[in-house]
Amino acid sequence: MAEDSLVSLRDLRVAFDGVPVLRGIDLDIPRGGAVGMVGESGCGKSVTWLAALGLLPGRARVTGGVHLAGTDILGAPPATLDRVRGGRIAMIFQDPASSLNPVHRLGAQVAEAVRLHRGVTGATARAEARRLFDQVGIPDAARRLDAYPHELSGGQNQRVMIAMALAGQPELLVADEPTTALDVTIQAQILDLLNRLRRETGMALVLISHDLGVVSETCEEVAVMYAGRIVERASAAALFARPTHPYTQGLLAALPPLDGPKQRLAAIPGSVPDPRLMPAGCAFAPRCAHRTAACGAEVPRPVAIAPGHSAACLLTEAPELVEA
Ligand SMILES: Nc1ncnc2c1ncn2[C@@H]1O[C@H](COP(=O)(O)OP(=O)(O)OP(=O)(O)O)[C@@H](O)[C@H]1O
Repeated sequence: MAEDSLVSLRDLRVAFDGVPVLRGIDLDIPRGGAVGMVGESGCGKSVTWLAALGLLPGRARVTGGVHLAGTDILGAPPATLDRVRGGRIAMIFQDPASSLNPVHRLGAQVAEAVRLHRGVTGATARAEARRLFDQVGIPDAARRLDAYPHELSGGQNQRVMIAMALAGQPELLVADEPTTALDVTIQAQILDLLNRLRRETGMALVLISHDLGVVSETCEEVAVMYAGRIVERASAAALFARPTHPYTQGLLAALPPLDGPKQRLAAIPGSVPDPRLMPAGCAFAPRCAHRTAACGAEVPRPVAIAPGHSAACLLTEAPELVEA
């Protein structure tokens, strides 16, 4: 485990009904750092963190290691996992409406999260809920504490979810497509908020998104996932300067230009393989313009390209052996 790691995942694997969907994830989240996880739908981004937090259904078989500050939390008793979840690590999802209780006032829901994680009740919990509403930029917080979820917009409800996540003063916030359901202006505001909260609280952030643009604006580090594996890992800057895995190159080519006329995007042909029909060798090979015969036979291992930059592609050149 890297010395400054807050969370480290080691050979994390998940199978549903005997079908592997996560096929060996190694990832370190540094304290206070921001790591983006990107890839098309079905690559295993959500399952990675649901598994790490013990949130998958019982029929999921999870193996490997999940360490929080050096302690194995996957093998921990349920009471420990409960303390970690929502406390040291919190997770927010795409659709706040489905996570908020429609029949309870928002302030009461946030105050309940405060009570659960900090053991304070009554007026103290409500005052803390009010402070959290202010911290996440909900205007007119005193009045909004008494509102119901349907009375607020999607963006405001996502702020409430973030307030609830902050109630446990987490060291890591995992945000799973937190802006996908929101329109572009609101999306940018929520990303700004997450950045500001990172600076203010020192918490680390994992941002899950299918959008490489969203991830690279918010995170210093990016892990690109494909078919249950990390295929490229780099700083956001290095990923744009030297995208190495053909899948990353494809995701970049599909990004809309920052300015200029809208043009037809170069989408990657084909689709993510069904986990039940996973091809042998490199899972991306059937969609890859550069594939060779070896790609259909051999599973590529991550190769260091530069410090902190690795890619799992048989065609990756490794000009020199450098410590990743
Ligand atoms: N509860 C479940 N039962 C069976 N299969 C599942 C379950 N949850 C996820 N999967 C499968 O695991 C694989 C990875 O799914 P996951 O949701 O992690 O992908 P993702 O990259 O997060 O995509 P999305 O952005 O659509 O959530 C997919 O093939 C999915 O169908």
